[in-house]
Amino acid sequence: MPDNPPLTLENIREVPKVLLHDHLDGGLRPDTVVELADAIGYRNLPTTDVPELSRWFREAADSGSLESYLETFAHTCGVMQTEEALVRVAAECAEDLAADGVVYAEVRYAPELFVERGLTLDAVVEAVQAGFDEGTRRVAERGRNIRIGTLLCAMRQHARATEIADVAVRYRDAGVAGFDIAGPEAGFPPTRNLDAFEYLRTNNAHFTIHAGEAFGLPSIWEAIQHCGAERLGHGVSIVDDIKSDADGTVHLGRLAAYVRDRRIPLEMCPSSNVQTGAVRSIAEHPIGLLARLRFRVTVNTDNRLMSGCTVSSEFAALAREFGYGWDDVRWFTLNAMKSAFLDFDRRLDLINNVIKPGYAHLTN
Ligand SMILES: O=c1[nH]cnc2c1ncn2[C@H]1C[C@H](O)[C@@H](CO)O1
Ligand SMILES: [Zn+2]
Repeated sequence: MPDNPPLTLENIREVPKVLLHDHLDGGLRPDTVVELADAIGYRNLPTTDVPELSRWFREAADSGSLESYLETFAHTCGVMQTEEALVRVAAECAEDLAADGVVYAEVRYAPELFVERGLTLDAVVEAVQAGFDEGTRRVAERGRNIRIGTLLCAMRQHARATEIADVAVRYRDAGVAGFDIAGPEAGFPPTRNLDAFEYLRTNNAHFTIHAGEAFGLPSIWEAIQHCGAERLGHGVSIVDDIKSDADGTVHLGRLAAYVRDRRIPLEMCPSSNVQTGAVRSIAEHPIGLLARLRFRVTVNTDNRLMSGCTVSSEFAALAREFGYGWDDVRWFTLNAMKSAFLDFDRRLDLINNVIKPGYAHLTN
């Protein structure tokens, strides 16, 4: 790349990036969905035409509500019920992220969603790990490097959080980096799972919580102060605790100040938020204000299939709307690397030996 090239999608793909919030069951290749449905005998796909299916996922997810957005996952989870399917999906995920220039990713999934045909939770975790190992190996053969950790999600609407937390701790040395709570937010406050969070904290395990996406400040407050979340999935509604005067002076409420002062990472997913109706447009996304105020903001995909996005395309969209340059992309990337559920020495190694050199020739 020449010095100071424009922030086009192609150029952004070339620089090292870090992804903290990406759902395995929201990132399948559309052709893989069709092939797995055929292999497994899953008959409920809305169409088996690949381009049409690809469009269907994006349009159905473009629903304006988190609840209807989440309905699209019935089809991806429906085809992920065997070890072979899980291995394939995870391996392809590693390849797709590496092809987008991601050097470190935490990919999350809910093991309890893949047990319809008799797999145990442990078998699910082992199959996904085998897939990531295979994908990482294939990527290395092509001369690239990616490191992937997994986050195990418990679904808010089910009552299996303690079981999943136990699996996350047992597999912490075998690829599982942490834990998360996902699913519909309204009516399912994170405090329903206090015993799971206490178990994780007692075991010095890491966890993030989806909060402040479809529900307001109380869910963020509970996630941090009652549950002890280290990071926030989305966290967009933290802006409800920030007031701006007509002259541009900004006032942070106590919770917003706490989140900023403690450097609590926000895993922001702009396109997903537009689809679920959490924000009206990328241009109006609070990420602009929060980044300006130097919150610990990170840029993520959430669900690449449902949003038709990649980390690079999210950065390209943000650069278009907010005028970001390379320094900003580097800042978001360093924020993400600092916030990873990965040992400090490995984070430092990636920062000093991969990320900083990857941006060294680019200034703004
Ligand atoms: O943005 C989201 N909010 C809450 N839950 C979500 C989001 N994206 C995906 N999920 C759910 C659907 C998946 O089946 C589950 C585990 O990956 O997490
Ligand atoms: Zn999510």
